[in-house]
Amino acid sequence: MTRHELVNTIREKQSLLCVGLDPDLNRIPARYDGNVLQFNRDVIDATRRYCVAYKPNTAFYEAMGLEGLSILQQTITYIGQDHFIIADAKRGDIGNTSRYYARFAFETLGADAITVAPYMGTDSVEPFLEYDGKWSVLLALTSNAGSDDFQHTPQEGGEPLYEKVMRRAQLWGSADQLMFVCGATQAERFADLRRIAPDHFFLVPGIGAQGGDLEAVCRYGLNEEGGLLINSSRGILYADDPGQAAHDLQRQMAVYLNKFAPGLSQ
Ligand SMILES: O=c1ccn([C@@H]2O[C@H](COP(=O)(O)O)[C@@H](O)[C@H]2O)c(=O)[nH]1
Repeated sequence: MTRHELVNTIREKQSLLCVGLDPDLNRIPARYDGNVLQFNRDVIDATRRYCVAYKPNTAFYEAMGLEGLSILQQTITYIGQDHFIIADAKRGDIGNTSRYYARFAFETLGADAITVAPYMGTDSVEPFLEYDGKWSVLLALTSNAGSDDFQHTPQEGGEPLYEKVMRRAQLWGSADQLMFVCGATQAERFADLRRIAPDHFFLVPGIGAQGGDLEAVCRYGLNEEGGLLINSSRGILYADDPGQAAHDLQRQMAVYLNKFAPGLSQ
């Protein structure tokens, strides 16, 4: 999906919502009797009108072995072309290996985007960027507590490491192929993040179960094209009514779009 199509979808649906498909066998309702594919299909059916993206985290499927990979592939096929699909795999290795990670995400799975850990540098990210019309979502400032361990470390000139990553990466690829992961739990930094990368989309995990601040993320993170894909996984998947949970989030997002990015309102 191109940036133009993504922005149009955001405008039409008045939504920035990305539904995280992280199926946990210990939490899937008993009535599914462990049928993860059916669970995913029901969640997708219930949420597709409210969201613009889906983000299966590959860890949950890899842990199920060969069957899990098949479920992942069938889930992506079931979602179809109308939603932006992010394979959350956090890959990145020497170039020769990254090429195969890219092939898996973009050719085997048919995802629009893959999350990439940028810390091995330029040559580890380049193979992902060689795919026309596909996206690399680089970890910048993550939502977890451990993000304090390295990501804020001052570099020469005083800029934190996450800022260096975001600035350097903008030399590697355009805002039509690169996004950044910026955690919703870091909402107080969003004005700064937006200043560092005014045009790029941010994938924002951390609302719902991790307690991130949706309003602050929208207030400081929205740009003229939206520029945010805001993920909720457990908060939707394991709600009594996933469709209702997705709809509630979409309605809040529509209010914030109207307030903070009025150019995108219908
Ligand atoms: O900084 C990051 C990067 C990725 N994630 C992933 O997003 C979802 C969040 O799940 P919730 O259940 O909504 O908390 C999950 O797949 C994480 O691995 C993140 O949380 N933070």
